[in-house]
Amino acid sequence: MKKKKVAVLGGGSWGTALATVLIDNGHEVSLWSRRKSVAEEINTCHRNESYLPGIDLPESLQATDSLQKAVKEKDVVLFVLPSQSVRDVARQAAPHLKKEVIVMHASKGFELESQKRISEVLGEELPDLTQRIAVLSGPSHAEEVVKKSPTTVVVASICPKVAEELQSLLITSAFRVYTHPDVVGVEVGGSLKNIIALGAGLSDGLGYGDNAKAALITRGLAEIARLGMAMDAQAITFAGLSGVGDLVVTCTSRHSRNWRAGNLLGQGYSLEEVLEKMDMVVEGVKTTQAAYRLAERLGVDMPITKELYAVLFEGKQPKKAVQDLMSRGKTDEMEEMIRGTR
Ligand SMILES: NC(=O)C1=CN([C@@H]2O[C@H](COP(=O)(O)OP(=O)(O)OC[C@H]3O[C@@H](n4cnc5c(N)ncnc54)[C@H](OP(=O)(O)O)[C@@H]3O)[C@@H](O)[C@H]2O)C=CC1
Ligand SMILES: O=C(CO)COP(=O)(O)O
Repeated sequence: MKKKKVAVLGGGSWGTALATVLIDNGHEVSLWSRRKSVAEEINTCHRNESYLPGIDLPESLQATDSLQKAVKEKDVVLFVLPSQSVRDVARQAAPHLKKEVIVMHASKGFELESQKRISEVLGEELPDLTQRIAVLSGPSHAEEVVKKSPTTVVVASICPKVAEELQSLLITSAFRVYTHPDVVGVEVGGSLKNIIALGAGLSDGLGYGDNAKAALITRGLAEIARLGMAMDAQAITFAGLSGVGDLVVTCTSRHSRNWRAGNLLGQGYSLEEVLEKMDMVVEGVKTTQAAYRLAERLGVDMPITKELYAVLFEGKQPKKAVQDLMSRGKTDEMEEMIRGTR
């Protein structure tokens, strides 16, 4: 593929890891970090010790703390930021973007206030580019991607050509990219799996076993799909990389910040103490709030999300939450399918 000029907005673990994938493909990359010290460390020491400690970065990776400079004349701009910051950064970047730029995001969450998906947020801030927006998601811990450990992801866009262009831009022999037509399903799966990963960490922290975790993963997937379908996602998407794939990796990997946060909660730390200890974003906390509100608005049953919400924000004891989940009314596992409802 013709080499492109790409901006990666977000100098955290995932932005830095995706920048290394682009460099491997020979693209010219400008990585934007709002912190000058991080940009300087990348340019001079070829390290990002705050987010990927001990990892040598390619010398050709250039970083800047100037958003305008980062996006200027770029063919592709990747937003790799915590969900709550995307709108603000998109608004600041908008006047400096090339007219025919392709925009992709890799955030896994919803905007809390509006409960909007991140591609919707980008569409509102960049209204001339709605046909040129995509999302990347799937089971992909940054710590493994920078080590070139085999990884598979999906890129979804309403415009197939945009997804194909991004696939070609990012695909390497260690980073396999599939295209996907279901933007809603990919965004919903990638966001809601973080709620279940918090639950899986909490279950492990309480000392429950593998049976409990398998139950959370499987019943978690059921409620993710229920909300997703109420938002017009395709059911089959949740059986793919951005659904069950990401759910499994996040619920079982010690790299996961959401699993680690849940684990600390299970050990008895308060939410405030946990967030104080985590030096990276834990998207699942705000996503639990957003999904709780969405489920109420759309009339969707999400028992695990509801109990986690009570633990995080209403002071409910985690063991009581598990007890209440286990003693719900009797039901059929395939109830929705049997009744033919969502
Ligand atoms: N890490 C991973 O393995 C993966 C992460 N993701 C998703 O990617 C997104 C980014 O996560 P990740 O890189 O891991 O997060 P990190 O916590 O590692 O880094 C967050 C980055 O965003 C910056 N940032 C935070 N708030 C703002 C803001 N208001 N304006 C500008 N920059 C800001 C931080 O800057 P500063 O240092 O100054 O605070 C930092 O550079 C999340 O939605 C996550 O779920 C998806 C797949 C894999
Ligand atoms: O989304 C991820 C892996 O696919 C990263 O998950 P965490 O944010 O929990 O680390």
